[in-house]
Amino acid sequence: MESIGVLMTYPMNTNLEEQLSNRLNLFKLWNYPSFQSFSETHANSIRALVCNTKIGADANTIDSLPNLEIVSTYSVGFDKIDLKKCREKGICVTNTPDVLTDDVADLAIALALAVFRKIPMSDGYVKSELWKCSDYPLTSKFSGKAVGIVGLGRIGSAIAKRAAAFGCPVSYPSRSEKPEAGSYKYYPNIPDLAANSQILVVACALTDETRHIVNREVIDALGPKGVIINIGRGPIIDQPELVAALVERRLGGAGLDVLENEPDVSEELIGLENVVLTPHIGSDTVETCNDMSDLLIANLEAHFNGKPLLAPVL
Ligand SMILES: O=CC(=O)O
Repeated sequence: MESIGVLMTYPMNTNLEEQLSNRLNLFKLWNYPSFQSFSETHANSIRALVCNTKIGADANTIDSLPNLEIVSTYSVGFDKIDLKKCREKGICVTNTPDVLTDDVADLAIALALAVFRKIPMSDGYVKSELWKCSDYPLTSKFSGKAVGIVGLGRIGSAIAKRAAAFGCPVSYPSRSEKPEAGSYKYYPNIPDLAANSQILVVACALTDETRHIVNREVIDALGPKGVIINIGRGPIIDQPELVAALVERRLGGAGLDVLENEPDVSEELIGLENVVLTPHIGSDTVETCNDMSDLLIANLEAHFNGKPLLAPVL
């Protein structure tokens, strides 16, 4: 396999880089001034593309690599890959599901706790020695709050399990009741779900159908005491509407691991004390990143050895 050219689009994990360069002929896109200058000299050598949530595989990239056979994303989400183009050209696509589910679900609960119990603000309170002047104001209880989950897939279900352990009744939106959802309650649409939830967790994939599904109607249905948690993708929420609702106190708070146009953050979000932000770190633990690297490598090895893919998207 040493002669097979693989292009990595972004410096996502040094362990993965090492594993790739031990097995394949690794090219790192960030060592070239532009994709165009890379492809002018090396396009024909590339048979595999390793990408992530920051730099994926758009139609131009795919078209510029005439011998491309497989695109492997170091993520569960594949919204940065032009699947239609891959399908047209018979290019395989793999992702890294399951191994990251626990971490992302943990972070969703951590964000909810951080917002309700004001953990980042109270940390700042102690560290800036304000505790000596007065006690910290009361916060809000998380246990027992009604949690609505948009996207009851692998990650959504892991969040539901954790929320249930905190005594939170769990609901989800769906056209019909899902037998596998057990005691969780279903609502026929997201505004109804939001109207009956105190916390709305966004855990679905970003697609043309889910872009901006959390809109003003949904935010207003959740209301001034409601909190939105987003560990899915930024553009699932209409961010200007979210920011306006938070500023005008039509929404109680938000815990956001992902943003529309990340890593840009609007000044207004930064200034809000009822908002907790993390930099898209849902799966970023050493343990999980090693597992994601191993799964990605196993997918490439399977492909180049003519075996079935472990995590096929296409
Ligand atoms: O956002 C992270 C992922 O899709 O794995």
